Amino acid sequence: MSETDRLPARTPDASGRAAHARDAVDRLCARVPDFPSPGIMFRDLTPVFSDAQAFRAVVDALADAFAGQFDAVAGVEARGFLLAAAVGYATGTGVVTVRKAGKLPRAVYRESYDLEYGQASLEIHQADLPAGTRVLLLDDVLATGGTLAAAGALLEQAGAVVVGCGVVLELADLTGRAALAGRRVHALETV
Ligand SMILES: O=P(O)(O)OC[C@H]1O[C@H](OP(=O)(O)OP(=O)(O)O)[C@H](O)[C@@H]1O
Ligand SMILES: Nc1ncnc2[nH]cnc12
Repeated sequence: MSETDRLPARTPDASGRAAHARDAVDRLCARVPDFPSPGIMFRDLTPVFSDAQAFRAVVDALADAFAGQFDAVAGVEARGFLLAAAVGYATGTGVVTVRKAGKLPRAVYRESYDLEYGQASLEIHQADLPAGTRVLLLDDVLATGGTLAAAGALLEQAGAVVVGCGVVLELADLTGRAALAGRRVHALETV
């Protein structure tokens, strides 16, 4: 098998890539009732990530949406890491990890927030970014918006300029955009 056979062809135009990404999410995202707790309909995007064409499509579409506007990509633990690493590699930009509390070894900023199914805290290293770095913030799902609001606040405490938030899937009923008022938010698909 040649290199060309193994790598899916890149759709040539941005609107085609966006449509391809949306189709991939609609086709592959799994709905898991009562996870992680009763009453929650969990949207599992791991089948999108494990499909080569779908993964390339979502990474390309996220990069397209903010093309030329960022110097670094931040990903939220855990699935945001996959997206940030891929977009950072594809666009030649650095990657910043926004981690669950207690994982980073040097001085951190910390923010606590509420989720659809509990509470959590995120941390970022205080000194990983030059002041004024334009950062694109990525995660897989926008639900209540608590996670991205906390991550955006942390990046700003660390001196970054958050140019926008990109997600693969937005759960509109949970009104996460309201928690991100004032930020540019781009979702590849909304349900
Ligand atoms: O918009 P919100 O209501 O804040 O929810 C979105 C967050 O919830 C999920 O992660 P989760 O916190 O479950 O952590 P995980 O990545 O460790 O599974 C998802 O990956 C987002 O990060
Ligand atoms: N319903 C849901 N599915 C996937 N991730 C989520 N994060 C918060 N709510 C979620």
